[in-house]
Amino acid sequence: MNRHVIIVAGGKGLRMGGDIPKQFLPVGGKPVLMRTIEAFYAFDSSIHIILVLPVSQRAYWKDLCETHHFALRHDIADGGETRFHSVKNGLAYVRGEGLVGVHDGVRPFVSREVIAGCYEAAQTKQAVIPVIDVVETVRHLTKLGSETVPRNDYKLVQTPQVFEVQLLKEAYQQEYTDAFTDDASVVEAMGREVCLVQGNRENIKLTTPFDLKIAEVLI
Ligand SMILES: Nc1ccn([C@@H]2O[C@H](COP(=O)(O)OP(=O)(O)OP(=O)(O)O)[C@@H](O)[C@H]2O)c(=O)n1
Ligand SMILES: C[C@](O)(CO)[C@H](O)COP(=O)(O)O
Repeated sequence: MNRHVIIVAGGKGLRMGGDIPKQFLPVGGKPVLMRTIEAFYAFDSSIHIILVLPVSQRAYWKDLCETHHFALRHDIADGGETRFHSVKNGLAYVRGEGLVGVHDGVRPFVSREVIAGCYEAAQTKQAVIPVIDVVETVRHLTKLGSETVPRNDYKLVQTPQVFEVQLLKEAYQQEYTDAFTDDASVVEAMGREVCLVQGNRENIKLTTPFDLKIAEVLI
């Protein structure tokens, strides 16, 4: 079965701040994005990798690849206005049948087991996402104040989110709404069920400067 992965790195990184876009920041001396791509290559060296980047960052990425002698083959698609639009641009590079994963470029610590588990489950379930338990108490904000909710009713969602190709393409034909915070929410909006598999706790999304400190410890 053909395997594809769309690695989205088309965002602005506003919560991270700084001059260098977060996907290019070094972790253990190597740009985050290279580590993320290597994780998928280590899982399957024949996987079709599609990297989504803002057009304005293409030249910078090319320079980085030369500097770091990074030669893993990948297509490059243009970043869009939101993550939804970036994924949609990446999907245009996916042809034929098979499985397509969507992964945040800023999640370099996804484990090989989690990648394999998602692609394997998607062979029968068509739509699979990795999740982890909530380890803190959760409160719901109400009009009057706030209330504790049963945390076992909730999960934290990670990527890669893996789908049967035609299913994801059909889902991404829908009109964008801001409720689409990940790919599962887009597929669910068509009335399709999503299967949950175990994620890995280290698979953090590098979002704020604090996450970079954690990344340097995890590497
Ligand atoms: N228009 C966008 C927005 C986000 N992403 C990607 O989606 C992933 C998760 O998004 P997030 O962590 O929110 O990244 P940013 O949007 O860059 O961050 P911020 O919201 O702080 O600006 C990132 O790899 C990001 O590059 C994307 O490809 N295209
Ligand atoms: C896709 C995602 O990483 C799953 O947790 C998350 O929804 C992305 O959210 P962001 O606000 O675009 O970072």
